[in-house]
Amino acid sequence: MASRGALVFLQPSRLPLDPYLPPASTSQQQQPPPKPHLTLTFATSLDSNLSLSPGVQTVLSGPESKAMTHYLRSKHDAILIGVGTAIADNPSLNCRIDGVGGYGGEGLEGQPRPVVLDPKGRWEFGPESKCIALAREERGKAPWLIVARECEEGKRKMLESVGGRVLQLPASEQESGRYAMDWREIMVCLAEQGVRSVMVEGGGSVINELLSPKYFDLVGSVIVTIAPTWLGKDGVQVCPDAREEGGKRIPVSRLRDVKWIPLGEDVVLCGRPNGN
Ligand SMILES: NC(=O)C1=CN([C@@H]2O[C@H](COP(=O)(O)OP(=O)(O)OC[C@H]3O[C@@H](n4cnc5c(N)ncnc54)[C@H](OP(=O)(O)O)[C@@H]3O)[C@@H](O)[C@H]2O)C=CC1
Ligand SMILES: Nc1nc(O)c(N)c(N[C@@H]2O[C@H](COP(=O)(O)O)[C@@H](O)[C@H]2O)n1
Repeated sequence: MASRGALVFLQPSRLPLDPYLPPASTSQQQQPPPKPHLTLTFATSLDSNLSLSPGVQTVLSGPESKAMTHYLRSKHDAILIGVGTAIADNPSLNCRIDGVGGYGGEGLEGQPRPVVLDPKGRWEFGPESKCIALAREERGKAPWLIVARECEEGKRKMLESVGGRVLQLPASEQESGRYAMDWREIMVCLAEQGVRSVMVEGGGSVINELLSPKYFDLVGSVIVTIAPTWLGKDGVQVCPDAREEGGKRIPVSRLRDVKWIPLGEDVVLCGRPNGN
């Protein structure tokens, strides 16, 4: 019997996903690879929306694909989200598959490390934030915060008190006032912390950046849950900036080795960027 609150994702459903997961060797090697295996994974509507509007959490995955997402979480060292998602969703960012640590398993075995990309320190977390509370209860790992500026002392202490960490990275200040980090530097930083695989869940800005030609080569695999619903205009859209070559529009990016897996009422699209 599954432990309390745990999700079940059985072996026959796991098998078709396995070729898109980080290589098993990445969790056994002595030396971490120079950059982690990056799996880009999210749930979208038929009109390519992640949520009804910015700042709003929207349930798209059905129970079967939700269990799949948690299986994927169990296979990665870290889960990364942008601060927009942390603020909108107050996410748990742990793995609730039956048998992992905190859900019938030992210690924190199988729990990924939550990582929040928050250059300006906008995320106002506290002891009641789900992922902080879960870390305290030993049902998830404590989050790491990637910042561009010095982190407030109170926030740093709160994170460190549950086993979290603040990582400061260089960023270029844009005219918009945004502090932009280079995704290659983010990946190198995670590798230096011993992270061998990272599952990037969103939100819109993060996904659209990684789908752009500048960064698509960093992506090892893409696993998208497509739910049979339309959310309508003004949602948070997966739609990277358009691309031109010789004055003509061309596709931005494309997957190969594609597999479509029906799961409950959803379908899961797996693929790899060209060349990866
Ligand atoms: N359906 C799904 O699977 C998912 C849905 N969502 C939804 O997505 C929405 C949130 O998406 P969105 O608003 O786009 O926010 P994001 O979660 O994508 O966070 C965006 C912010 O992250 C920071 N950031 C992103 N890229 C960089 C970079 N290269 N360097 C430095 N900082 C960076 C910036 O912070 P700053 O502004 O401080 O500079 C940016 O504004 C929510 O509604 C959430 O519910 C989220 C995840 C999955
Ligand atoms: N796979 C998936 N399906 C959906 O319908 C979603 N809304 C999301 N969102 C992502 O999952 C995070 C919430 O996770 P917890 O259950 O709180 O652990 C959220 O922050 C998004 O990253 N994903």
